[in-house]
Amino acid sequence: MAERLSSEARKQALGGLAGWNETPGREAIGKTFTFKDFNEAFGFMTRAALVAEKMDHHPEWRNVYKTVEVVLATHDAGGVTALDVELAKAMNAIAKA
Ligand SMILES: C[C@H](O)[C@H](O)[C@H]1CNC2=NC(N)=NC(=O)C2=N1
Repeated sequence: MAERLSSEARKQALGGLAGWNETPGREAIGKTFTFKDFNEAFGFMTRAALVAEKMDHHPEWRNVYKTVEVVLATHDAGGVTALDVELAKAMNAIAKA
């Protein structure tokens, strides 16, 4: 299983993840993506869902019109792991594509 990152390691990883922040009150990272319209937002979710399923690592997320609020944590590890960092990177790449 992936190892839970320390607070220091988490901060370091966030330095390389544009737009991602610590989630207040819990060990998780989050980002709110804003798109042009609902179609773009849902397209992002569709592509990200396929990556997540392939990784067997799934986001907590909420879509309202053209925004998608994402929170990533590894529940099995009780915090943030390399899997969350990898999925966050993939989501950033998908959002830019
Ligand atoms: C059995 C299965 O592999 C686990 O439940 C996986 C599935 N997806 C998951 N996704 C996330 N975000 N955290 C997990 O701990 C997790 N565990």
